[in-house]
Amino acid sequence: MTTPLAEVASSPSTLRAFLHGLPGVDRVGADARAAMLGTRSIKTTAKKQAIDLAIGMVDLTTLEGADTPGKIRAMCAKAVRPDPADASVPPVAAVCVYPDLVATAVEALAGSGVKVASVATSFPSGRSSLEVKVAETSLAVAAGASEIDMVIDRGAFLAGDYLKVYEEIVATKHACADAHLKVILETGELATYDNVRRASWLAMIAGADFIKTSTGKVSPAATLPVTLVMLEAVRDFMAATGRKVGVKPAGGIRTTKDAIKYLVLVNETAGPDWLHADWFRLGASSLLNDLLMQRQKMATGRYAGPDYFTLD
Ligand SMILES: O=C[C@H](O)COP(=O)(O)O
Repeated sequence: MTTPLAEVASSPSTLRAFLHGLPGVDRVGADARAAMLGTRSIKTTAKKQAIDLAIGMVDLTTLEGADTPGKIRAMCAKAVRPDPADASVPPVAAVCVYPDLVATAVEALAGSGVKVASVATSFPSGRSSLEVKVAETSLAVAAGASEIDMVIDRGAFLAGDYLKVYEEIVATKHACADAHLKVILETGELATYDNVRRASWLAMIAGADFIKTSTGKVSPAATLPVTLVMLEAVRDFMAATGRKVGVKPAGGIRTTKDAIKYLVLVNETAGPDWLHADWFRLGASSLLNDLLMQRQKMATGRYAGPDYFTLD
């Protein structure tokens, strides 16, 4: 790196030169490595541990126009005690809701240790002024959110206006105060793995605590190869700066099999230091029930069936 990281965002041209100076991603290689890691089998004892680890990494999410306070309260109860009949099931990491439902979630989760994350910055499109985005973030934090999931301005990114994206992340991070900031890249709109690598570095340089793949509203959402590229980015950023950033694939992750593939990918790419809810999350609306069903199958030898668990 020729320009010190602290200075790369001092002008549009230095930022552009830095991001375009990152090594290109070998697309075929990334796809092949993700596919190879996705076929790794793990032992039965490790699978039980992996299921509990995955449960503890879930950001249990509902981001629907039809969400109600009652639905949020039910989801929070499930977040704290995923299986009411089995106290050995760990709680999830966080719930993720729209900003107007943060206060409801905070009240429902009081004293539980489960965090409240809120999307902000005009999720999912990101199409509003910076003033609106900052105000929305501040209000969500004031209502008690301890994590903010912001979206980047993909239009600005794809137009090459990297400094605008950088400045929005810096301003949102400032509005977060003590809340952690997850920066959603919406990789399904970024077109290339090179762009995913650039957007990952841009977000981390601007102060992201986590980089997140997707809103769940755009297809493709989370994929193994895109997550691989992001895990390489946090690993390399750590080596370059000493600062550790987390990764959150989100959107379309529905099965235990998929969740375990992600855990293998984390272990083999960023390393076991990232295998903790402080550094890796799975954003999902309907993964938890499958994890619970597989967990029960391992304990009893049979499936309880989807009706046994409350709906995600
Ligand atoms: O951040 C999480 C996503 O919005 C959830 O997406 P999903 O409904 O496909 O699991």
